[in-house]
Amino acid sequence: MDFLLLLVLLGVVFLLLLLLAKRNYSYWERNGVTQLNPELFYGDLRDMLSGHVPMGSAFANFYNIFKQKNLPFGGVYWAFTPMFIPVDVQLIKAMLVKDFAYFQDRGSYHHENDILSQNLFRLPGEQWRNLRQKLSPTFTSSRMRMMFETMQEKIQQLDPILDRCIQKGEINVTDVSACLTTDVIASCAFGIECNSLQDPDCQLRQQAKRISIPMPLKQWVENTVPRKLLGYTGFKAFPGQEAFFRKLVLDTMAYREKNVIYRKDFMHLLLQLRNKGELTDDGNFSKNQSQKGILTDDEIIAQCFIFFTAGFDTSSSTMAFAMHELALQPDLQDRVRDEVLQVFNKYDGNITYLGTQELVLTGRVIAETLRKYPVLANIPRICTKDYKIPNSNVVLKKGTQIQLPVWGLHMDPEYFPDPHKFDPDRFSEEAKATRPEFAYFPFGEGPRICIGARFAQIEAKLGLAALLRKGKFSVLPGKNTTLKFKPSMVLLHATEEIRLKVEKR
Ligand code: HEM
Repeated sequence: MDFLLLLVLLGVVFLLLLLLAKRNYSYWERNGVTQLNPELFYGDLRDMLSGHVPMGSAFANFYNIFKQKNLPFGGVYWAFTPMFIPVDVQLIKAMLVKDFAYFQDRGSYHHENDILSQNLFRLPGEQWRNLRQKLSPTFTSSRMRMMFETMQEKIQQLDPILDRCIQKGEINVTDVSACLTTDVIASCAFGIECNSLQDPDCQLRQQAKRISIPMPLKQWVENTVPRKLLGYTGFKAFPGQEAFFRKLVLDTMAYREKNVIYRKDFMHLLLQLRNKGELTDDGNFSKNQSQKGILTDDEIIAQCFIFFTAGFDTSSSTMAFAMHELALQPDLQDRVRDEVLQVFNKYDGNITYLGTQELVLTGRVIAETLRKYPVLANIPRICTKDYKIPNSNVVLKKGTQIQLPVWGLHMDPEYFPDPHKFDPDRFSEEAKATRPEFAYFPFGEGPRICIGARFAQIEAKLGLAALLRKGKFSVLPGKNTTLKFKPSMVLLHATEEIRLKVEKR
């Protein structure tokens, strides 16, 4: 009898849960937003959550479905969580710029007990605004110019590596780019000589490999479980990283202070902000009675960490994807190389900061690479107060999660005809003028745009120039020429390392 009662009770609970789930899966319909056909547990993301497609492809696919139905937006479910997908470029512009106040946060996990989570990418609202105000001056073009030398020193170390690859006849561009960008960002953010180009086993490179950019499932947990509750459980956004980066940053700062070392990098600027509260374009970072610092040690640790994390993987994939495309188009490769040589010759065999601005075609190759392969293929946002969508009766409730489908837009034939074709001329001034704004935003847009975009573009130009100047790259016989991407990853990662044939020019 007791057993029977238990069975009935379990049945009732199961039925109630099923009814709740069914009601949950009608959230968008009830709010006047077109939705797809969600399945229990998976919502609309079975393929992504079961590890079959990359997150970017899943959201590009949603974009295509809503676009084909001529809808300005649509709603999907990430497991049980409703997620809003804007399609119309005017709406995207409103969300990123005009009505930014409603969408300024990404909804990422951050907690006061988790130092590394207190970084610029993750912080919300006022905390983000204050920090961005303090950090933005460290990324201006004059500061990039100051850091250029430091960046260039690292890029020059590519030369002997490339020579060795030429001797072998083969280059693993995935690996070489990853080592290069690790060395550049380690040098510019932490001021340390990492040399993973020479020694791929160096400590920072190994540590970098262990940094887990949140998988979709982890991202969902972070965005869904109440922040305070997660923080209470001791959850860490970047498990196993804090002790290493804390020591690295504190030791570097102490060493510089003790030995009064001036190095042209972010660390120097952050030290100035910590000690003097202002940037002064000189070697001075010592404390003064009348001055007050505006960054704490913990803030510096978290920002150095995010510059490193956001900086090496994104830039290295972009360089590797660009080299893959250039290997497939020898004529284009020759045109880019001609431009590179012209600039090298003009500046006595050395690309200067001004010289990078003359690498126009190289810049377009990078722009086209980021169109075809935007490493952050969709950008998350969260609605921070109820928002009535212009020209509709739909109100997005506070707390609604949003994914801006960057890859979907970048591959939309309306904006980029023949979207699978790699064509840098899409970024000539005339071609750009024919497209609506916000059909292309690999670095995001508006006040929350990538703070490192300028840095990344200069680095990629210098990296490509160093490779193309000496080497001629082509596809290895028998290699697949279409890139495939790892499923279950937030960032675009090719499933196979990109290896190319390389000969001396
Ligand atoms: C090709 C390279 C890169 C790509 C494609 C890229 C892309 C992005 C994107 C799409 C965002 C989100 C923007 C938004 O929400 O509107 C972002 C944010 C950010 N990126 Fe990058 N990024 C790159 C390189 C870098 C580098 C080199 C650094 C640091 C030196 C960096 C640091 C950051 C930071 C700190 C944020 C958060 C900004 C904020 O919330 O205020 N990124 N990036």
